[in-house]
Amino acid sequence: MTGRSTPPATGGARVEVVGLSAAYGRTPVLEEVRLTVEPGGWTAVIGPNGSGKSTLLRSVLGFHRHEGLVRIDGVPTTGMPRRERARHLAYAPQRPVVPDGVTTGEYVILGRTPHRSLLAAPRSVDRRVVAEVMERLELTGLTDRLLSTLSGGEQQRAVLARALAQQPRVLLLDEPTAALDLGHAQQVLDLVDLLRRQDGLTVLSTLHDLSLAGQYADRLAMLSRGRVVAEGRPAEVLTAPALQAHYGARAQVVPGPHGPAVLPLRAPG
Ligand SMILES: Nc1ncnc2c1ncn2[C@@H]1O[C@H](COP(=O)(O)OP(=O)(O)OP(=O)(O)O)[C@@H](O)[C@H]1O
Repeated sequence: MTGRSTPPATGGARVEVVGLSAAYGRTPVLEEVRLTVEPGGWTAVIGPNGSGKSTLLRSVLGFHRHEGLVRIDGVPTTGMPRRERARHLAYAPQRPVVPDGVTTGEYVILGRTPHRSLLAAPRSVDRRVVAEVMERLELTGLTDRLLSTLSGGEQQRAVLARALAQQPRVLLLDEPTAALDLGHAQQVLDLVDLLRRQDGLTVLSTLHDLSLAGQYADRLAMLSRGRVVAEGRPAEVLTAPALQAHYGARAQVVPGPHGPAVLPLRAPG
């Protein structure tokens, strides 16, 4: 044990967002957002560009000033020490800062920071967790490569690996598939889904790809201009009228065995 005051909690945590409002300067970006993710649940926040999805995730993390409450298993995160928060929540940002001169292995092991003393060398458990996560994300062969030399999709998998190495109770993913080809997108989402089922990990993600959102998340929250305009099971939220109203999109929603997929339709004529 490494200077930890409480043993790590296991399994996913309940995340509650209550009346969350946020702004950039005087411009409101989120208004009275309310949502709950049950332990082991996966809620994908969807919505058109600029609707506030990333700001919502960053507010839940405490990276962006906001009004309202975020509770993890009933405990408000306001005033929670950063290190304790990091033992509950891990975050994979949409646009990660890629440090110069750092190898992929060194980067991923940073995910273990909340679990060990600041200056101590990584322990065998840290190395084992990192090795397992890197293996599952097909990153083992890239361990000694400089992170800055990885392709966009490889970097995105390294960012996810770092978040998973944190062994969080809640995983916050901002556009985890944005730079990934179809196969790697499915691989990453399958892994997140597996961890959710095996360990009860709670997931709150943004996802632009509505077909992936509809098939992987068990709940969707649709944001439009900073407000939740629909929330529920994917088939309830992904409807052609809602896509028309909030995205200005023509689309057909196709039911599937694991949830709906969205087929964009070109303009007639
Ligand atoms: N640092 C900032 N300063 C000022 N405005 C910002 C800043 N960051 C974001 N915004 C604005 O806040 C709004 C919400 O941005 P946010 O990135 O949360 O949206 P999003 O739904 O994640 O968008 P996208 O789908 O394009 O990634 C947008 O209008 C954006 O221009």
